[in-house]
Amino acid sequence: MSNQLNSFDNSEPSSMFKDIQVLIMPALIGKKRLTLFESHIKKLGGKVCQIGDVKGGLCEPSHIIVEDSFLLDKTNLDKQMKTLGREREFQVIVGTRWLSDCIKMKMLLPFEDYQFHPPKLSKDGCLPSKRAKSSSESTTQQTSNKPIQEDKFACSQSSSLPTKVEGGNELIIQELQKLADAFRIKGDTWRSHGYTKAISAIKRCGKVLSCYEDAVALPGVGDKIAAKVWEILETGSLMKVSEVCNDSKTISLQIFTNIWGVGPSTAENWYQVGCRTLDDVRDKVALSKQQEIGLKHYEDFLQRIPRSEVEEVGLIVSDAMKTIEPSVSVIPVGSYRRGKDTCGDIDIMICQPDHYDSKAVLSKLIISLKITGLITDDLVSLEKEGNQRKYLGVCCLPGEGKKHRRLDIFVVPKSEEATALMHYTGSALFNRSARLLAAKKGMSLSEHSLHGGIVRESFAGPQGFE
Ligand SMILES: Nc1ccn([C@H]2C[C@H](O)[C@@H](COP(=O)(O)OP(=O)(O)OP(=O)(O)O)O2)c(=O)n1
Ligand SMILES: [Mn+2]
Repeated sequence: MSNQLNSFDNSEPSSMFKDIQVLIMPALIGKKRLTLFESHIKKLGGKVCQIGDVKGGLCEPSHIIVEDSFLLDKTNLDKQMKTLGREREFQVIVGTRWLSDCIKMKMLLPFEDYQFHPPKLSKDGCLPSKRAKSSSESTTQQTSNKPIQEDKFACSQSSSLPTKVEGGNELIIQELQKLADAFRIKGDTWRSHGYTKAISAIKRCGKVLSCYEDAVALPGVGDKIAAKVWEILETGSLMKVSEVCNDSKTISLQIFTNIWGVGPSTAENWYQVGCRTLDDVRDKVALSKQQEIGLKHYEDFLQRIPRSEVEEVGLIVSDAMKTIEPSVSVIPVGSYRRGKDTCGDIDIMICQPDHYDSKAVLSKLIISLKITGLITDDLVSLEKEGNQRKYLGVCCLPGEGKKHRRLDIFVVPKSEEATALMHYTGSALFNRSARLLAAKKGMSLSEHSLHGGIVRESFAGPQGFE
């Protein structure tokens, strides 16, 4: 039997455990981990035996799984087996790592490397502290060799700050992000927000998560999300992702919400009237002007924008501004100013003396950029919608094969420059934290100003200050 089980069978991952009956010894494994292991085994065609059934002879496991640490200590391992209350007649006792690796690599692995092995002492006589990292686990750090560009924007260099502080947690973040996105497009903002909060806590925690306990210790990461982190660590993926993201309805909603100007409720309505694809949308529904533009540039808007392109657009806007009003500054903000290598859109802040008419400056700029051909479409109409400080549109650099990009321009009076710069640089999450911090200190922060002396009712007391 053991030979048969020792063979590789990666032809059909969904049934790779089909000849396997597994008993998991619960000691040190924990309830959540146990449940997750069991559901993975079943999903891959295996059978899970319960201790009671094994003791009563109703079930004959082919594999007994013990927590890895039992493999280092023969006495403890034997004690574990004795709890089964009968002579050992099982062929294979393996550590949890075997199960995790099989699930992760989607193949039935030989188990010799995962069986009892007395610990090897290192030269100094100590026990090895942790399982050595496999080559696939080691993270490769890439160093960027961007040439230094001078005379451009203050932040034209991609930041040397650790933008990849999450290093090592990427897979966790990527899987949780899939859930956050799926819940958002389904209109379940509450769940989506929960995952987003957990992701930001993981990004900020400054350590590589290696177990359930690491995750649950983070603020914003509860029991359920910590169990998911654990599942990702153990199996390399999350079963819930395929459940939540891969059904045909979610796929349609995803396609629709990728159209600029379409939110979860419009997407749901379109789905309800029978739309499934972009062609259905073109044929069956009346689109707003914004949605038409969104649909026209559907593919382009999904592409990330290299920061060099943001810079080029920034220079064109800056040149145009110089001819209109040289005292007005042009600053590319958003993810570009945070040093990201690629951006979702192009955000530009223009800052002018307080007494200038913001609408006049903005419309002159937009007209000029339309004449030069940079701006191709408006997503707001400055005349009709009347927001005099914010322009949303589409731009495209001259040249063969250039993509259409989303362009936002914000006009800010000089007196608000500091707080506006902070706000439009973001991130959105940073802004929320900063506002919260201000509130805790009895202040109020917005894109327009920072005020002290805010006495909230709940904080009010004799110490309230003005
Ligand atoms: N809900 C939001 C959205 C935006 N912003 C602020 C912070 C952002 O950094 C800035 C620009 O918004 P974007 O949506 O363009 O976000 P980013 O530029 O940060 O990221 P992306 O690369 O996706 O455009 O506006 C915010 O405070 N709250
Ligand atoms: Mn942006």
